[in-house]
Amino acid sequence: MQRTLSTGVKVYSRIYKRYIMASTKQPITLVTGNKKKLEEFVAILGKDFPYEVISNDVDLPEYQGEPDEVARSKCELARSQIKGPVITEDTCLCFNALGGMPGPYIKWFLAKIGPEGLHKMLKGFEDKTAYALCTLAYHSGVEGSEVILFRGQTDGQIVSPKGPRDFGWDPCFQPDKFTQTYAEMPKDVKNTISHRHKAVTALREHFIKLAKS
Ligand SMILES: O=P(O)(O)OP(=O)(O)OP(=O)(O)OC[C@H]1O[C@@H](n2cnc3c(O)ncnc32)[C@H](O)[C@@H]1O
Ligand SMILES: [Mg+2]
Repeated sequence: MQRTLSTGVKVYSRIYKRYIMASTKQPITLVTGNKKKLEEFVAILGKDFPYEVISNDVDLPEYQGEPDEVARSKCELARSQIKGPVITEDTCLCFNALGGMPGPYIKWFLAKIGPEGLHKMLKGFEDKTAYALCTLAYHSGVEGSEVILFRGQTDGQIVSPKGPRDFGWDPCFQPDKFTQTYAEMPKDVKNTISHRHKAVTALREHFIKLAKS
């Protein structure tokens, strides 16, 4: 009897806690100006995420610095604009032969020289390896709380561009163990091996644990 009661109370309190959280918690705003990132984020996150996520396409400045610093600054700024819980995303493409460059500056390199130019940049180097790094940054919106980072990295190499041109440097990045570039592979394959998949999975696990605690 005692046992049934305590289990019942525990279950009840868990349901009650979830109800309280569900009824008072604010949605988390994913702030990005990039529709393709948003599409992938939503597809990877899935429908069973325990918190409501909405998106806002505020165009945030492109910061300079190491990937973690860039991710933190971007998230702090998003929080100050949204005034609530936010997630931001920063993506780097890092060439090993160049000590990790272009890294967080990939957006400008891509805009100026395109995927062909990125491939040509490594012409004089034997080492064509590179990694794609996604850093998701979360801030609860509460003054004084810290930004939490979730990272995902996929290793690969820079190849002559192949495949559709609808998302950034996808045509010139070929992940290890694949003969297709990100651009050539079906979306659902990219979304199970990508840098973004790994970062979103880390974020998902954090929030699922939080909702259960
Ligand atoms: O508003 P935000 O989220 O900052 O969106 P953004 O497009 O400015 O994105 P970043 O600052 O992170 O810059 C990353 C660059 O890499 C590109 N990119 C991001 N994720 C990619 C992916 O999975 N595949 C190919 N290109 C990607 C993106 O289009 C940018 O040119
Ligand atoms: Mg940006």
